Amino acid sequence: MALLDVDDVVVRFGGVTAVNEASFTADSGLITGLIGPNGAGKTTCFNVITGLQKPTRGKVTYRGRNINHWPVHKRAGHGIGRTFQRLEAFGSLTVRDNVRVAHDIHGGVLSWLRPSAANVDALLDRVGIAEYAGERADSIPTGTARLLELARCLASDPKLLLLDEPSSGLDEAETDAFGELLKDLAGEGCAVLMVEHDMDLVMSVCDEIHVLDFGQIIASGQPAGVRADPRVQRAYLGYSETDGDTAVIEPVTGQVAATGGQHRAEVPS
Ligand SMILES: Nc1ncnc2c1ncn2[C@@H]1O[C@H](COP(=O)(O)OP(=O)(O)OP(=O)(O)O)[C@@H](O)[C@H]1O
Repeated sequence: MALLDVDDVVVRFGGVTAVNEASFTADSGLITGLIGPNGAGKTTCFNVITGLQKPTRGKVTYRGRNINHWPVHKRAGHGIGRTFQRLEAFGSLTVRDNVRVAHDIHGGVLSWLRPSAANVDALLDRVGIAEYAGERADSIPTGTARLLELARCLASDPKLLLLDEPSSGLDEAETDAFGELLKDLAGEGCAVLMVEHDMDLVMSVCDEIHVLDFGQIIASGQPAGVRADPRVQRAYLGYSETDGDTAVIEPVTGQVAATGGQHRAEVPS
């Protein structure tokens, strides 16, 4: 059984079906991508897994236990860590203190008995932002702030790491280093589940990819197979290579676009 099993999850917001019978897994030692056009339901899936959003239907199983009724803090305490699309650091604290707060909260009462400085500095070094340790979090570049988010998350020693668009704001070299870091984390046994629009990164680091479109999983598998899947090409481009050059294809699902204005991202290549 996989570490995380999302089973037949449905989330409705009034008349909008944000997630529609989605089933997928993420497992220890693997990097799993959750991709899809804007409004496809990716963040809502993350919210269901972390407990911020109650599913209308379906089940989330973590380490073999149904966690549907677990509150957010209990999930976090059991090793489900998450970064957000919107940066959530304490702007008036230094980069180091941001990570120290996360580290000490995770350690609970015992954290007062053991010094956190060495661990915190090691984490900053690991994600590549040690040089910013003494800077206020609201003064650092966006890409650096994303890495700070990751360091804060890693301070809680997650077994399942959910990353929401972690590479946005990173330059090419930073993205390459970030990809290597993800592989290292997975190599240490962490389960990484990543929502990401940078298809080069997704295709190069993911072991498995699930593609959401209009709330439904339309394809799952290894990167090469997903990239070649006509349903994925239609979801991203509106047409597939197998349809011929001039074909104009209707959206993959018959459902009305949930956002009323879906962005079609570049096809995975
Ligand atoms: N709290 C909410 N109330 C109503 N509708 C919502 C709510 N949260 C999300 N939605 C809608 O659900 C759908 C899925 O949104 P979601 O943010 O999960 O998509 P996404 O794939 O993460 O998009 P993006 O890539 O733009 O972040 C969208 O139509 C969105 O407008």
